[in-house]
Amino acid sequence: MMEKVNSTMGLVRTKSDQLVESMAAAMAAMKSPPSGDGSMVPSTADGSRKSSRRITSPGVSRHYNNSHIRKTRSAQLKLDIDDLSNGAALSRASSASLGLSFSFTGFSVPPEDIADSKPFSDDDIPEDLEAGTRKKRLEAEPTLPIYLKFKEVTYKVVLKGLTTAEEKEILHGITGSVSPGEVLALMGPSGSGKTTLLNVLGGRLRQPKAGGSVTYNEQQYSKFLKSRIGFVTQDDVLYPHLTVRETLTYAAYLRLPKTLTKQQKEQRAMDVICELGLERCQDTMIGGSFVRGVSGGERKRVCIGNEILINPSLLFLDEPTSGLDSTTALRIIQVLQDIAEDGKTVVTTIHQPSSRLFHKFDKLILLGKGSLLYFGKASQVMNYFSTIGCTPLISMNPAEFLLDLANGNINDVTVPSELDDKVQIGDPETEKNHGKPSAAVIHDYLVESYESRVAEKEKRKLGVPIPINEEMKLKLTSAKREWGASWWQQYSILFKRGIKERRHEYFSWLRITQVLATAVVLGCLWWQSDSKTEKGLEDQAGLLFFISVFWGFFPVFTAIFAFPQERAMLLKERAADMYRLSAYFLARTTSDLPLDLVLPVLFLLVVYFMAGLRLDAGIFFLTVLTVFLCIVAAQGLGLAIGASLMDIKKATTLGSVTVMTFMLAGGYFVKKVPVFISWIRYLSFNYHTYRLLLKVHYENHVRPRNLMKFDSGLMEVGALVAMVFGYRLLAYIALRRMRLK
Ligand SMILES: Nc1ncnc2c1ncn2[C@@H]1O[C@H](COP(=O)(O)OP(=O)(O)OP(=O)(O)O)[C@@H](O)[C@H]1O
Repeated sequence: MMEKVNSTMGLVRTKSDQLVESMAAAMAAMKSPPSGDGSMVPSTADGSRKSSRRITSPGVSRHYNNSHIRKTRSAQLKLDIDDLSNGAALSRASSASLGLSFSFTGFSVPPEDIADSKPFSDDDIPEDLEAGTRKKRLEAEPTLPIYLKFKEVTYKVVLKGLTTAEEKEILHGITGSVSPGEVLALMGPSGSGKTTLLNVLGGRLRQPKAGGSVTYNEQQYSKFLKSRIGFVTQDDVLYPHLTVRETLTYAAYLRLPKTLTKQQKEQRAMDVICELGLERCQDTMIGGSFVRGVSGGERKRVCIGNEILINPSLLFLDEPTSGLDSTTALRIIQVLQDIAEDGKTVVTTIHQPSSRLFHKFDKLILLGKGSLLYFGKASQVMNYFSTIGCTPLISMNPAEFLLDLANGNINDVTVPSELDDKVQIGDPETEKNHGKPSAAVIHDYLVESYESRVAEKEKRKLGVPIPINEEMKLKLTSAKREWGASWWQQYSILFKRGIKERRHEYFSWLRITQVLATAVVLGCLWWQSDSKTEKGLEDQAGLLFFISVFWGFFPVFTAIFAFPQERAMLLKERAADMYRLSAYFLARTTSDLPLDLVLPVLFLLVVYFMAGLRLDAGIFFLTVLTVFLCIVAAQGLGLAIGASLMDIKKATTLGSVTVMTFMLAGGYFVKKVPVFISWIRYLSFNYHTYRLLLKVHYENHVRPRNLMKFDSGLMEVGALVAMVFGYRLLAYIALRRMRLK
């Protein structure tokens, strides 16, 4: 029988290199996973255009009548803590928009370079702009302004060895602040802690690993903030088979407030598409490793669009420009600047910005090995470093200079004489640095300089009260979540989205051919089988057992992929409180059912008539029903295994062992099972399905001598129904636990 099973199923490799080359993987391949694989793809991007646009908060913050944060880069928007302490609102009109440049010590970029910089190609200039009649695309409404302050932020991880556990501090007391209307850039060498700091500030890493204090309008993080924070992760987590417009429209349905109509939400998605210059690719699929789709830059803009859709008060971005050409990167940063101009607080990590890009930031944090080397206005960073004796000797991009310093590379950089005094002849680090101070000495000097000259002043500034009223502050303490749609709406949106994303699988000829080919092979092998003799009946019983095995294997290995593949998406969307887990779970598990129930009907139609099983409509109907029950129960097992392990390789390995055990305990191969292990058959859906199929076909018929006795069949049905719900419940609990972890 096993040979038959193997030969029928064939060995097909799935796209994932994680798949085990086992029968399990072969079965899994029968429903190949979405070729975009859940979607994490590195990006390259285009940008946006500078305009006096504003970003809307449809409904969310209408009631905030904070006119002081409206309009373009107003004085109050651009207050920083320094300004507040003077009681003076410093007008912080965008230097780029006014055609001014920052003046860095000796190496400023000429104003015309900035003013003339063309962050997008001519092709992208909309006609209305060319005609000088450009209308505002994204209607702006004020959002709740959020002042972000963080003091002495630390973050620790425990590195576990085989026998040891060592604590490592990744952030060593970072202090700073950023106000509505500002863009704060986090810079530093790779591994300096930018992403970690961004996650702590965004409320994604909290106690007990994170220490210090992070406040939002002087309040601690609350669940309410989830709907006010946009977080663009480093990896682009998108569904590869949805188009740009579908992606943003589904996000709008789920994330925008219930008070908006469907049409308003769709309009909002379109506005974001226009705002980000994605009109031309709005009907193109996102794509992924296996499907050609939009460009990396467009994909990155879709990720940003997903977040600005909700008009967040606080927008965090992790390396939004990595891997992009400088023009495209500039376009993205331009979008961020526009967003900040509308009263949002923007924090972004950035790797190596060009000088044009660097000038777009209001504030800057420079990190080195998790320590703060600079926090303050980006325009004053070069002044600061010159006051501590570090200046570039040749003309260089400020970002390049800062990263060199943070890395301890002082080629083409002057350093103070006190550092030269620390050079130890014969020290290997010094030798490596061609007789110059070692990287560690430079790092210590920079940390100490910041500590002694600036840190205390910055900490004092954090004590200055923020200019918003108590009501606004209190709003943030609300623990109430604000769902964008009711439970049923969430369910139906996710159901439709699931069908759209996996539509290519539904009409996969490969899959249909696989099932039909198996059916034809079976039909030929059991061609018009004889049900009149005992030998013939025993042969037919073999066919029924195979059917119960086939429709057990197949669904387990299709369902195993469901949650591990969507893990990144689920975590991302749940972190943004887009929907309830129960709505997602039900939508995900039911949206596959239609096809899963069509294929077995096709299969049975072929096998039934070719193999000459009893021609009786009632028996045929009951056979189909039994197979359905087996499929849904087996799917439950696959979902539970996938959700508990969330790792395709581990899940397929466990799945193959379990399914093999269930098949062996299914009552066909071995009848006299030792008592201590005989209970296992009751866990086997193959066993219950096989018994039901035998009952359906032979109850009122001559029964093969060696076959098991029949009872009412209720126990089998009850066991399968219990599996249908029990395994799903396990899967649901596992998903909930994954979230808590
Ligand atoms: N959970 C963790 N366990 C162990 N080490 C960690 C963990 N999280 C971060 N680190 C370490 O902390 C340091 C900072 O990581 P982080 O990702 O914040 O750096 P980064 O500046 O964003 O780097 P990159 O620019 O390369 O993305 C790295 O050395 C990283 O290996």
